[in-house]
Amino acid sequence: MTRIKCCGLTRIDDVRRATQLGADAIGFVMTRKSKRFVEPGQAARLRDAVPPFVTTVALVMDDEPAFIEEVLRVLRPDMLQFHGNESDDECSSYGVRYLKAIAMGEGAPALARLRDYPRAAGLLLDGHGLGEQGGSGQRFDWSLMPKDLAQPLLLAGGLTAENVAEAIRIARPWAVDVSSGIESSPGIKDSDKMERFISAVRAVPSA
Ligand SMILES: O=C(O)c1ccccc1NCC(=O)[C@H](O)[C@H](O)COP(=O)(O)O
Repeated sequence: MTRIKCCGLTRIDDVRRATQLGADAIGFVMTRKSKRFVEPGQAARLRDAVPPFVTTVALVMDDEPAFIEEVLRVLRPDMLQFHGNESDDECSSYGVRYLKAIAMGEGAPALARLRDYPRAAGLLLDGHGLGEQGGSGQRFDWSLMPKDLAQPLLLAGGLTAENVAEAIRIARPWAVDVSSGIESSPGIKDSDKMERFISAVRAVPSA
């Protein structure tokens, strides 16, 4: 079964809908560099609508350690997700399990960076280029998804209800991560798109 992480939620009704539909993880974008940014206090209120056994993830991007500590104190997420130039040492320094996003925008050269995060609980391969932001709806060549890494891999970037089954068939990820593909505008999730996306993932037979 392919796990599903819905990212960039900003509204309580979207959190409820995504988890009712069966999302396995919910991501809150904490970095102020994003259009989907939520304040730590607001993210904590959204977190309170997440039922047990659904993972909460706080996304940061080259943010100050003091801000990340504040996020951990106020939101108490299950995991951190790093989207910038943070090293494995930095990502590991908070005592919380972490995911590292790898920008796959330039294709094969990005694969070398996958080896730089031995302590990551998982690696999120995203479609944007190095130095660009995630959540942009850009996909990458799914056939580049490595099959020989010990860590679980999350596939992200430009996934929609229409293409996610093919993406899973080609990339065979542990999980898929979606943001703009289930939105009507940045940070505003669309109930129908969420339902169609999650149904499309669930309809893919297990490998
Ligand atoms: O979502 C943002 O605005 C954002 C800003 C800065 C860094 C990362 C950001 N989002 C990360 C994600 O939500 C993932 O990259 C997402 O799974 C892929 O996004 P999309 O291509 O829109 O599905």
